[in-house]
This record gives sequence, C-alpha cells and structure tokens, in this order.
Amino acid sequence: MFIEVDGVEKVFDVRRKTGFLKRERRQVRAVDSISFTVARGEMVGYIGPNGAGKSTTIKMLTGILTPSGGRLRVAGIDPSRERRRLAHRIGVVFGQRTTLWWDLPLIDSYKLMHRMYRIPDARYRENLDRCVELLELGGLLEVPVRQLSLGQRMRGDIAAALLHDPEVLYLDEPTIGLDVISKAKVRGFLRELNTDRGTTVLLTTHDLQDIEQLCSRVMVIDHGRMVYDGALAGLHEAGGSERILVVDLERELAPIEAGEAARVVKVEGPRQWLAFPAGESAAGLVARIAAEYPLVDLSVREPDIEAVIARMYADKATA
Ligand SMILES: Nc1ncnc2c1ncn2[C@@H]1O[C@H](COP(=O)(O)OP(=O)(O)OP(=O)(O)O)[C@@H](O)[C@H]1O
Repeated sequence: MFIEVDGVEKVFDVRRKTGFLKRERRQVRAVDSISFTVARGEMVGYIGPNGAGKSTTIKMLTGILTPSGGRLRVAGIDPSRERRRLAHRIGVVFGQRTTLWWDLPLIDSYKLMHRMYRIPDARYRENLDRCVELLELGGLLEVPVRQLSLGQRMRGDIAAALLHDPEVLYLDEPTIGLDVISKAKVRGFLRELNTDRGTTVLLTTHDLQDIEQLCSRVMVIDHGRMVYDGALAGLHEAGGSERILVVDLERELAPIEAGEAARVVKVEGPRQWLAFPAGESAAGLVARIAAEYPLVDLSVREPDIEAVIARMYADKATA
C-alpha cells in the first residue's frame, strides 16, 4: 500500500492561562488511533467537521508533525524521520495558505522551486509547460502573486506542488472560497492528473461536490476518530442525508406533488423547496416537475458535511 496509517494518534499538550499565575495543562487528542491505507493511484476524500483532526493527519503524513503513537508510512518512508527524502515524493497544497512568494512574479517562485528541489531542467520545463497549459497560467507568470485572484493563486499553488513530479498530492481545501468556474477548473485538472498520471490524491474539503465529482472513496473523521470509510453514496445512506431542489414557478401554487421521490419542505410565494435523497440524481425529479408545473428556474443545494455527520450519529443513537 502506498499510504499506511496504523493506529496513529496525535496528542497535543495545551497550556492555558486561567488566572494571574495559574496555568491549566490539558491534553487534546487531535487524532485518536486511526487506521487506513491508500493504494497508489487512488483519489480519496478526507472530510469531517471543524477541528476533527484532518489537518493534523495531513501534517503527520507530510512529516511536519510526529505522531504520538502508531505507525505511519508513505511510499515506504516514515514521514517524520525522513521528512526531506519524502518531500521529493509528495506535493502539498494548503488552500488557506500559499507556498508562493507573495511579492514576486509567479514564475520566480517556480524558478526557486526548480533549484530547491533540484529538478532536472528538462523535467522542470515539461512539468511547467503542462501546468501552465492545463491550469491556464500563461498570462499570469509575470504577475506578482499578491495581485492574483484567489482562484488564480490556487491554480498557481497547485502547479507549484507538482513541478517535482510528486507521486502523491495532499490537498487541504483546494476549492475554498473559489467561484463556480474556478472550482470547475481545479476539479477538472485534478481529475486529469489522477487519471493521466496516476498521481495519488488525498483531498480534504468542506465541499461535498468536490468529493462527488472527484473521489470514489471518502473517509470521515470526527473528534479524531475515523467514523466512515467507503463510497460517498454509502455515506449519504448512512446519514440519510437529503439534497434540496429549489424551484421557481411562474406563480404561487399549492405545494408540488412529487410522489415518493421528494417532499416539499418550504413554500415562499412562487418558490418551493423540495427535499430528496442525496444519493439519487435530481434529473428525474426535475423532468417530472418540468412536465407538470410552469417551471422558471431551479437550483440544487448540497447537504453540508456537518449535517450528514450529525445525522449519522442521530441514526446510531436511535438504532
Ligand atoms: N498545534 C496544536 N496545538 C494544540 N492543539 C492543536 C494544535 N493543532 C491542532 N490542535 C487541535 O487539534 C484538534 C484537531 O485540529 P485539526 O486542525 O487537525 O482539525 P481539522 O479537522 O483540520 O479542522 P478544520 O476543518 O477546522 O481545519 C483541534 O481541537 C485543534 O484545536
């Protein structure tokens, strides 16, 4: 297995000031004995609520943090022991932070990485050309990073993480704050990277559509523990989660009757909200409504991860 995580834990010692001289010592178990493996070429989503332990896991996989217990291997390497050797084989993108030099034109950051990673010239050129083309960076190379939009900067960061041909790419919230078009570009690129080059991808996100469009497998962590590992459809089933179809009709009408497929949960003038199982396609439902009602516009809202996980617990508690 390319990534092996076996009973890995991370405990932080936290000191908190509780009074003038008083300090309280507390331990935070950020990751609590998790185990999983990822095969070479897999693209896996890693999701969970805020503070669940996702970033801590990624930091241990890159070697930035040393586990408090358990066993961890990436490409056969113990990340925290041989962080520099591993660095040549992995790429990391933190959506909320950039690895690019803020004041320099984008191309200068790439030139610095070329030297830092000692990437052979031909390989550097080839990878750069490919990223510039696929991530549409052509017109941006001479622009200082601080002047790039968030979406442009994110594409710039993804290219930076790939110049040294990593076998695995860790992405922490790569679509956070991006508009619909930028999201589509980033997702398209990642899909291609995974299918064409076989790069293993571990993707942390709050956007279930990232997972839906990219990953056949999703792992869910909550309070440091792995609570689900499987297909996204199975997660929706386990959580009984629902998507919401919002339809605008020509005029105010009685609640739409969609039979078993969906139920109206809200009506506001000509706008109606219908809940339907998240694992099912909206296409059939939309077609049926369009055939019988004067439909003007529609949109689909995804369930958020917090809601899906909360429902999983609610189901377990009542089971
Ligand atoms: N350096 C640290 N020192 C102390 N506690 C920490 C440290 N880093 C993380 N934690 C704690 O560990 C827990 C897990 O944090 P982590 O950042 O891994 O969560 P996350 O799932 O990535 O959350 P988010 O989605 O908000 O980024 C949290 O309770 C956090 O406060």
